[in-house]
Amino acid sequence: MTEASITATPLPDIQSTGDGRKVAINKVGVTNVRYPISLRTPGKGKGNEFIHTVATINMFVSLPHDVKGTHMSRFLEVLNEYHEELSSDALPLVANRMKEKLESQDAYLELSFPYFVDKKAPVSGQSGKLDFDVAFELASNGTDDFVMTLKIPATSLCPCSKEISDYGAHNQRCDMTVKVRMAEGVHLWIEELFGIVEQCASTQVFSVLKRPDEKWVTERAYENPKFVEDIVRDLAVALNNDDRIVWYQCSSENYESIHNHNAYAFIECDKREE
Ligand SMILES: Nc1nc2c(ncn2[C@@H]2O[C@H](COP(=O)(O)OP(=O)(O)OP(=O)(O)O)[C@@H](O)[C@H]2O)c(=O)[nH]1
Repeated sequence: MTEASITATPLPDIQSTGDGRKVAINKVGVTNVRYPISLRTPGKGKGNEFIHTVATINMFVSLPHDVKGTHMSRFLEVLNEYHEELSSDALPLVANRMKEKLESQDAYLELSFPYFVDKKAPVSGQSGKLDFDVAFELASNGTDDFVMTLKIPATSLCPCSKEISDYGAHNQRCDMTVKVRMAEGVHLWIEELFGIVEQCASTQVFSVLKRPDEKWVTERAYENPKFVEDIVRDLAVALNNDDRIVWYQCSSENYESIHNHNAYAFIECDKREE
């Protein structure tokens, strides 16, 4: 078959045919798309520097009852248009484009990706990049509802163990997870939320630690013991004190070093209901 004859042959478009079951679909689309993305960072305060990472992405639209199928290829076309600027405040643009291109009332975007912040070791000042997981979720179905999730590693040290032991105290690496909704029109940098969250454990984790740094983090954790309950309460207080955040869920999972199970605590708060 020549190229000319391929172009000339009209292919059937099954997706655009009708459906008689009278059942609308809430979400249809693509899941588990791995794609390179770029996100704006505060950089040196100007907000015009970018970080590049790889996201796992889900994209959905709603489908009316009388349409047989959505046009799957168009999700990837939209992603390809926008992946070079997928900061949180660009997501409504992407959702609008999905609605337009896929002729839908509603669009949903879910992105999860590793993110990196520059951290200097506490004493030596050695630089390194700390990685943690971030997720963005946007539901654009009448209004735009955006939720940002950060899962941040840190160190916790058990106050009970410190109190009862003649020397030492058992400690853990913990994962603090915060999900936040922001007040309308507010942009919260990932770096800003990271800065709030990492203060709430016994001490932070770093990528490069020389011996003077190791001494500092060991002693800092010992001076600042926290149960998993202390961590989530301190997270809640910090998130309560930030007026940019109107709703949050926060949790901590502490990977016990003296048990083969974990300790966990969770708090949810909707300030809009207060
Ligand atoms: N709707 C739908 N499409 C599917 C599914 N599984 C695979 N596809 C494929 O998605 C591909 C792209 O479909 P479309 O986006 O409609 O492709 P197209 O008609 O060439 O593109 P447009 O002209 O933009 O509509 C096709 O190869 C479909 O077969 C499914 O479960 N549902």
